Formats: sequence, structure tokens, C-alpha cells
Amino acid sequence: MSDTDVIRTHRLTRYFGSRPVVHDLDFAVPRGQIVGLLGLNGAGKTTTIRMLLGLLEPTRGSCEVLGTDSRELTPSDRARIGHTVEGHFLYPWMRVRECERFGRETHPQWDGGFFERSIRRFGIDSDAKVAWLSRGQRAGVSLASTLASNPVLLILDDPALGLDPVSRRALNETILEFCESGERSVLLSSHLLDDVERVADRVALMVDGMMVVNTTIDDFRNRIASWVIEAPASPTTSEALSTPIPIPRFVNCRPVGERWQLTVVDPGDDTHAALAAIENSVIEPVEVTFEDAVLAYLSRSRVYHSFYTEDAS
Ligand SMILES: Nc1ncnc2c1ncn2[C@@H]1O[C@H](COP(=O)(O)OP(=O)(O)OP(=O)(O)O)[C@@H](O)[C@H]1O
Repeated sequence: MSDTDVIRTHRLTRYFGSRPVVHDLDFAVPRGQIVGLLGLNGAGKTTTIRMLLGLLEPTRGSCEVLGTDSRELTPSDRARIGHTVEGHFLYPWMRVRECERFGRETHPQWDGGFFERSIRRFGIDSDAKVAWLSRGQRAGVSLASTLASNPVLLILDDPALGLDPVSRRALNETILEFCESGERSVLLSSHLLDDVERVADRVALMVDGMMVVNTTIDDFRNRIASWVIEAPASPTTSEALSTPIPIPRFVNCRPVGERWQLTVVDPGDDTHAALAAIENSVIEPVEVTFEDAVLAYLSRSRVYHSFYTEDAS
């Protein structure tokens, strides 16, 4: 990890009762980067974000945001962090343009142009009253207000929830414009793999409270490989392929119709030797998309191989 990280966690752990919901998390968000935080429902993303924002105490370990321990963030630190965890409060009786004026009067670094452009992308009429807006439109005004206050770090927890496809595109474009200068950073928790692939530089993937992938999107895509294996159907074949098989850096093997799709990280000579040892089978490499790579990790309850880049672990 480097001095330019805007978020750093050190063995961050949180229990609820006797259950570890976030477990020994070590990860970082480098300055100027957009990091997509992925994981199934209940993986621990919101709990992690709440600890980062100082809204929840870690049971063990620690986290720093903008160089300060999250438990000690001052109001001026908080003014530099935009987040949607508790939503940007909007007065229902205000018109959208009054929200803009209110933001300008209450935030010294307010960027009115950014607010206007974001609202336009979401197709929101600035004469409309907040109370008249749909849930998705309110989310658009809330996001525009959070970003126009000019934070250096943005933490978004599932911001696309309930947005239609046009608003989702507006959200992505707004995030990308926000990061255009290369100085601002975003931690974006999401279930939308396409959107994360489109906007993020890095992917951080949580399974059962643990970080199992933490690298750049390109590195992740390039280092995962898959093969389709056609083997005679028999109880022993399915048992052999569906339980951890002795293939180095094995991630997952799942049935696809009558065949099996096997996924590994960093294939090498040892992988090919292990594949060749599967008897009576036809084995073909298949192209792996970002979505395939993520699903290979998410579709197993147990993770056999964690994936970190050296600098981020
Ligand atoms: N206050 C709490 N008390 C007890 N358990 C909790 C509490 N908050 C969260 N949990 C549990 O911790 C686990 C992780 O929850 P969390 O909200 O962090 O998951 P998530 O990855 O954000 O999920 P989602 O994608 O559904 O938003 C869940 O099993 C949840 O039920």
C-alpha cells in the first residue's frame, strides 16, 4: 500500500454477536482511482463502508480514510468525503433549483455547473418540487448535491438501486465526470457488474466478509482462464469435477448443460498438465468476460484461491 491511498484497512474485522461479518480485511483505494466493491447480499460491503465512515466501530483492526483513523474523523475531514450511505437530505418543499441555491449557500466549495449538468443527465426539471419527484429522480438530485459539494473522496453504497437504465447511464457518466481530473477517488459498492466494469479501475470482491479479489479490472480479466470440459457423465465424474480438484489455482468448476466449466487463475504448464490428466475428456478453452470471472468467485460458497496484486495485499 502507498502513501497516496485515500482508504486503507488493516485487518479490519466486525462481529455481530459471535458471527464475523467482516473478517481481517486488508485493502486500499489509491488516490485518483474508482474501486468497484462487489459481493453477494450479506457479503459485508455495507458493514465495511459504515466502519470506513466511522458510523460503526470495528471489533478488531482499523481503517483510515484520507489519512485519518475513521474513529477520529473531524467535521472538516467529513466535509471532504461525499457518501450516499445515509442519503443527502433534501427538503421536500424545495424546488430543485432551490436545492442548488441552498447547496451553494451552505458549501464553500459548491460547483453549481456540476449540479446543473448532473440534473440534466438525469432528465430532472429544475422547476420540479422534490416532493413531486420519483424515487429515482430524488436519488439523482441527492447524488448531484453530494458531488457538487466537491468532496475528494466519494463512497457510494449501491447507488443504482431502483434506477432505470437511462438513470443508470446518467449515474455512470456523473461518476466519470466527477473523477475526470484524476485527483478524486471513488469506492463504489454495486451489484451491477456491467456498470462496475465500465467505470471502475479496480475491483475488490468480498465473499463471506473476506476480500478474495483486489486488483485492476484488466489484470483480473487477463489472469482468469476457463475451459469447457466434456467428460463422460458418471457419478464419479461429477463428483471429481464439482469438488476441489487438484488443479493449481483452481477457482470454480460448475455444470453447464452436459458439460463443465472450469475456471483458474494464472494458468501455466502445471494447469495444462493437470487438465491433460483428466481422462476421456474433450477440453476447450473459452473466452472469459469480466462477468464470468466475477461469477466464478461468487457462485461458490467456499473460496479456493484468493487473488491479490502484490502492491495491494
Ligand atoms: N446491526 C446488525 N446486527 C446484526 N447483523 C447485522 C447488522 N448489520 C448487518 N448485519 C448482518 O451482517 C451481514 C452483512 O451485511 P451487509 O449489510 O454488510 O451486507 P452487504 O454486502 O452490504 O449486503 P447487500 O448487498 O445485501 O447490501 C448480513 O448477514 C447482515 O444480516
